[in-house]
Amino acid sequence: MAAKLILASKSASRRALMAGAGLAFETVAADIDERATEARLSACNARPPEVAVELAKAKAQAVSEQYPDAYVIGSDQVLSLGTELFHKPLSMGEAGDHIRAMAGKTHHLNCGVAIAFRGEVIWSAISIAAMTMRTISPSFLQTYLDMAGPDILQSVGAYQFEGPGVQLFEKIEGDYFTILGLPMLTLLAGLRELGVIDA
Ligand SMILES: Nc1nc2c(ncn2[C@H]2C[C@H](O)[C@@H](COP(=O)(O)OP(=O)(O)OP(=O)(O)O)O2)c(=O)[nH]1
Repeated sequence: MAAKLILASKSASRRALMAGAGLAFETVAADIDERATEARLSACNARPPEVAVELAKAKAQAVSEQYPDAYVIGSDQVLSLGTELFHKPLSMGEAGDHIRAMAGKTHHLNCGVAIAFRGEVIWSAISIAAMTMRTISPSFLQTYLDMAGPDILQSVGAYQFEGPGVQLFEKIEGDYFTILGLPMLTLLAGLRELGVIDA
């Protein structure tokens, strides 16, 4: 019988990536205080990749404690621009501010992923994408915001790369899935390694 798989996430993007891969799973949102965990880690000078992995572990572990007989996947994406961390914008105005700050520069999407079983993290990984955004004119920024719409408020970078967001970029380094929020190639390898899915 296939092992029970749970995605500890409320993210539509992560859910779509898992479903697209043909995995049978359920979703349970992880009830953790991400900002508090992030603040504690940053106070210890944790680097963005480490923050992303620790948050992914915390999400997976929290849900695994509720569902000990399932394999639980947690993931977290930390956007770093230099030493500054960005979070999902709370308004279209803030989304515009984020894009203006990132335009003409390279930011990183640090995507952590973890698997927990019986309340313990048994596997974790990090995947990082470098996103080089082109310089954006004020008129194009407004065109983009109007075109992309409020869906971008669900995305840490205020863009959906699989949608109009691609128009913001001149170069990316890293894999597409990492950008969308779940490093599928790494995760699937982990699930096979653990015997959770067929190899
Ligand atoms: N559709 C789409 N979503 C993206 C893209 N880049 C980032 N995201 C989304 C994936 C995640 O839902 C979100 C990253 O924020 P978090 O890692 O804090 O996850 P979130 O709070 O959304 O869900 P979770 O903590 O897993 O319940 O940004 C993109 O290019 N396209």
